[in-house]
Amino acid sequence: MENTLGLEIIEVVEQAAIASARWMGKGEKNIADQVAVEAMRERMNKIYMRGRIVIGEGERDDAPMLYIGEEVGICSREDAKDFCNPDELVEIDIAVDPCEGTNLVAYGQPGSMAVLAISQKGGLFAAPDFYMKKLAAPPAAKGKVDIDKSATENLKILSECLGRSIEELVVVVMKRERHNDLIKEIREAGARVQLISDGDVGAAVSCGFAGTNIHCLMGIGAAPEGVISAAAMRAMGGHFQGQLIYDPEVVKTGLIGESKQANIERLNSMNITDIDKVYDAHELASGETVLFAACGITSGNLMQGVRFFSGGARTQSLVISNQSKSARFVDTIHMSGDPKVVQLH
Ligand SMILES: O=C(COP(=O)(O)O)[C@@H](O)[C@H](O)[C@H](O)[C@H](O)COP(=O)(O)O
Ligand SMILES: [Mn+2]
Ligand SMILES: [Mn+2]
Repeated sequence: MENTLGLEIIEVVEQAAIASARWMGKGEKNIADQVAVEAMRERMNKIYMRGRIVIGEGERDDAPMLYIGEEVGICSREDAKDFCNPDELVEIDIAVDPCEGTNLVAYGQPGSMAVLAISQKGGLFAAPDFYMKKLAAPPAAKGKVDIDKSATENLKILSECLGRSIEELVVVVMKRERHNDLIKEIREAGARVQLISDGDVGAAVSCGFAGTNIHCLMGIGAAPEGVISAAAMRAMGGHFQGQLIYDPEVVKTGLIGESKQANIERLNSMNITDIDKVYDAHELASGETVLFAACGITSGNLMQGVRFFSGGARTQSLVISNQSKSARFVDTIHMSGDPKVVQLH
């Protein structure tokens, strides 16, 4: 999978990031999102593959592009056998977030990215548009920290695993009312908290790399983003656990319906009956091969954002593969027209 799709998926996230970055700082989050969706879809549909979107644009709204269930890639066509080879005809599942951190783009804030994950058919959990409690940590803490333990306990474990004091740990938490107690507990335990307004995929993946000064992600974000984060952590051997959250009283923001009972019924109708199950990265991204690709829109911990110059743009992307056991940072100069300058720095 990596051999056939590797370079192509980099271009998919690059094109989405470039399109969205043109709207950086314009205060237009919907446009920044929409252009990323269009660019991602257009480039995806030029790939010789047979893909199906399992996580995409909202399951509730009638999204016209990259909607859940949409078939993408040249080899999804009915007559594909005439021009696609057997490798390209293998069905694959794709989770996308063409603009992860639309607010960050709209307000020129760090940490937004175009992102996707790919696996064999059935290899990615088709997470509903619900919330997810998440715990991400570095590879050294994999299987040792536990989402069922308190933040205080997990910080002690993390401190032992990483060989640093709790005071030296930084925990990312989304700045939401629902996290007030969690933030207090983390601070009382002695760790430092980095609050983010949006973009918990970048925060989760940052935990996988030493040197980002982020050691843990705790708290509740969106479930689809949880699966994409899990794919990255599965591919690189980091710790990720997620648990669906369906109680509106707990989340205090509006992604899910106001009736807890109706939310449970909705989960059941999606064949999710063990509603309190804790999923680990291997369950959220269970396929034999898992590929994660992201391209910075605005600069963040992991990647630089898109930088435009007179003859084009420069991007930085990250591809993580469990097949080749690699985390590949790709730096690309995109030339447009007949540039007079090709900017190196
Ligand atoms: O910040 C986020 C927004 O994603 P996007 O809409 O693609 O720009 C995600 O990273 C979060 O995981 C999540 O969507 C968020 O926590 C849910 O929203 P909220 O109800 O405001 O907490
Ligand atoms: Mn997102
Ligand atoms: Mn998005």
